[in-house]
Amino acid sequence: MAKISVLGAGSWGTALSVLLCDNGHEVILWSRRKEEADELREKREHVSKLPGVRLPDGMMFTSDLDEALPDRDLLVMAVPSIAARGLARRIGPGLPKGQLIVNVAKGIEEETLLTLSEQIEEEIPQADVAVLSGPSHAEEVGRKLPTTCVIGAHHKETAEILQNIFMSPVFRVYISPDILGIELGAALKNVIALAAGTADGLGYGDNTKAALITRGITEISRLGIAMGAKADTFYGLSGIGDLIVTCASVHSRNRKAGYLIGQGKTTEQAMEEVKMVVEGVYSAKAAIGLAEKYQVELPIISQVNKVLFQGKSPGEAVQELMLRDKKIESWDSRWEEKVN
Ligand SMILES: NC(=O)C1=CN([C@@H]2O[C@H](COP(=O)(O)OP(=O)(O)OC[C@H]3O[C@@H](n4cnc5c(N)ncnc54)[C@H](OP(=O)(O)O)[C@@H]3O)[C@@H](O)[C@H]2O)C=CC1
Ligand SMILES: O=C(CO)COP(=O)(O)O
Repeated sequence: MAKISVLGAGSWGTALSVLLCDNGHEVILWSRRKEEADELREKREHVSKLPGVRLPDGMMFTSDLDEALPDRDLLVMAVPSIAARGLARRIGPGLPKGQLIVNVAKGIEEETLLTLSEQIEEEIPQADVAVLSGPSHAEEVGRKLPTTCVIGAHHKETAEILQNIFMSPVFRVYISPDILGIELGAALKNVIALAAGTADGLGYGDNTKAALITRGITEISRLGIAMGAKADTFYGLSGIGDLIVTCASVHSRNRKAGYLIGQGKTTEQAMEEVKMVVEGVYSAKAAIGLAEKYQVELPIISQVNKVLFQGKSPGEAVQELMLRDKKIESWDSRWEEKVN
């Protein structure tokens, strides 16, 4: 049994806490709001974020970091990406050397273009930071539906420790050393999911969705490979796997926000209506920064940015994508041309 604190009581932090409790670990779920911690303890349900999922009797709740942090084998960071650095800065000074931290949020910092684990490592250099990602909607993990994820870590031993902690008959966990590839896939699939939702909102069909998924993973992997990630990772759970689920699922916040934008709502109105964090909106800007830095073309992500932040109409964005220069689908040595 491990002593674990999950930091962030949103839908994902709550669902993972249930999983970890069911796996026999001692779990404290930290919320930044006392009212929320009290309500979770009393009702044994997160009514607004994960309705219908009973929180196990043994699960503990606090809003006090002094209770959540000391003497934990593992800290799970489950706050939205824009809050990750701030929380890491706040908790870092008190943590011991080698503190195991697994980040489960998905995003890239707009100003620095750093992934979340890189930000956490900057703020808590003494920690051993890993990531968990994959096609895993909280609503389904909460209902104990079969789910698969991948854990990325610097050291194989760390990855194996985490694999043992998270793995269950309903939650299968693979391991990988490609932290960068995992985190890029996680953050960028949300931007493509915004596009997929927008296509749904515009009334387009399955062909359009398949096109966005397929050309989307091409964009993501092109950037990732230029940054030094491993190509195979983008065709794994944290890449194409998570892209498929986020573009298709009724649970996806990013797809939902895109849908509302396709129906004519502004970015702000869509985010407001979804109520939970829409990470793709933040990662979209960061992706453009990365594309410029690594000189990589990201046509879909570029159009998503124009729709999100420059008031471009989604229909016009689709037209521009359809009428781009003619291309070869993928590089082939028999036709030695550069492909974008
Ligand atoms: N939901 C899912 O299915 C999955 C989500 N993820 C990722 O997990 C991350 C969290 O998402 P999710 O749980 O869905 O988000 P939610 O919108 O459900 O909840 C976010 C939670 O974070 C809290 N929070 C916001 N800012 C801060 C802060 N500065 N300090 C501490 N806590 C803060 C919020 O508190 P408050 O209520 O007070 O605002 C809220 O409890 C995201 O990066 C998401 O992409 C990954 C896989 C699956
Ligand atoms: O990352 C997720 C599922 O793997 C959750 O995606 P959304 O934030 O779009 O709901």
